[in-house]
Amino acid sequence: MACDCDYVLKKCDVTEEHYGTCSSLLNGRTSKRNPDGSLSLPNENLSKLKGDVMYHLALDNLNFDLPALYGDVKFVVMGGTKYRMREFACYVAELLGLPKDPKSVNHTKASQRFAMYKIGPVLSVSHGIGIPSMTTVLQELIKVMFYAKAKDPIFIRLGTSGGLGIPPGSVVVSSFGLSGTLEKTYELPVLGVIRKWPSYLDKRLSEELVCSASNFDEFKTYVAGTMGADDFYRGQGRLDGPLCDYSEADKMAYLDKLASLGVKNIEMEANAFAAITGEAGVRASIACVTLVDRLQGDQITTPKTVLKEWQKYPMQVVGALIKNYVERKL
Ligand SMILES: O=P(O)(O)O[C@@H]1C[C@H](O)[C@@H](CO)O1
Ligand SMILES: O=c1cc[nH]c(=O)[nH]1
Repeated sequence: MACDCDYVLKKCDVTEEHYGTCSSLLNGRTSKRNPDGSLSLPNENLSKLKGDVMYHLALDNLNFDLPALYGDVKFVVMGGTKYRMREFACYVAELLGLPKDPKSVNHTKASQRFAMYKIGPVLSVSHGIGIPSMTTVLQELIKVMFYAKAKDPIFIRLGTSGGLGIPPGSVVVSSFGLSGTLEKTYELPVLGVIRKWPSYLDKRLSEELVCSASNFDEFKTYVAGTMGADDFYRGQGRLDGPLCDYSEADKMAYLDKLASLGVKNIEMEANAFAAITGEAGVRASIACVTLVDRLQGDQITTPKTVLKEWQKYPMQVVGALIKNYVERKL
């Protein structure tokens, strides 16, 4: 029977049952959730631990009642800075009619690494710059959701990026993450061997985010690939780092190649975020604003006040999605 997902998606009304059985919507991601929607992680070592410490969040599953603290979480939203994630927490509180001025969750202060705010069913968490920092907190958050038995948790990265051939101040919802070697994978040396995992994002969720974005006309939204670079300067083909050993023509050829592969923005986390959430069976998406058109230049010269306004665009898109889920009790 022909799949009607595209039609259903256009109506923004896909049911959980349909999602769970439709391979075109799963987009190659493995689904490892229990029938009640809680996560079922494939690492058997976890069940042998007497207690599990999520060190960077200053949490563990012996001294904290994780189901009571986090069992109601539906959205884990992550982004580079603690200021952005506090602003997002305040924004969501207002959207959902919850008490304003959310305070950072106390125990994360003990970790002194990442800021975490809880606003009803939403966790807003900072992850720092780059893949190693982001994957550290992402993996600990996945374990927190697992121990908390949170139902069908959705992870979203709310970021900034450099655009490719689109106006600065646009929002890109990522369909896949591309590595620095132009593969749709996340690469990591494990036990001395380079391993690779596919880096696709949840198709249904990206369509839902695009639906949310249609409520706003101050900015354009694109669905496209996102390159997750391991460096801000040479790793993104910039000419303005302290070190550079290629020409402007080399840079432009590289950026053109990226664009020809369907990439519209470059940041420093996408492929790892996609791969880890995919392997853990967690629905996930990435919405980033672009701060510069890299085909026009490398430096981010737009005034800070304007950049701050632009950073609100992906917050509005993700906020509208969350409000829709909360109102529909999904
Ligand atoms: O979420 P953020 O704004 O931190 O994402 C991008 C990618 C890097 O983490 C950082 C580089 O400026 O911005
Ligand atoms: O060009 C940019 C802008 C923001 N973040 C990046 O990683 N690259």
